[in-house]
Amino acid sequence: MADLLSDDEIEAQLPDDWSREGDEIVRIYEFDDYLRGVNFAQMVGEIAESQFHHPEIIIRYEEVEIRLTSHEEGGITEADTEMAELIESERDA
Ligand SMILES: C[C@H](O)[C@H](O)[C@H]1CNC2=NC(N)=NC(=O)C2=N1
Repeated sequence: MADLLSDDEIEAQLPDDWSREGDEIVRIYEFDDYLRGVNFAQMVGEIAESQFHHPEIIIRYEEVEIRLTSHEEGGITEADTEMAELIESERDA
């Protein structure tokens, strides 16, 4: 099991445009249309499966919310911040 990150470590490792909400890190991505958001959610799901670390993915009209936490550890770990970085890099690809 990974170690829980301290408040300072979370702040230091949080990618740009992501925020911390309690035991989760969160970002809302905006899209021009609904299906682009759906396709993005699919891509996030594939990353989650490859990492075996699964975010909450909320698909809304023209936006997708990603919420990450480490359930087994009961908080935020490097698995969460690394997953956020992977999503960011795929989004920019
Ligand atoms: C048994 C446990 O559910 C698995 O080891 C994985 C699956 N995906 C997971 N995803 C997240 N976000 N946190 C976990 O602790 C986690 N655990």
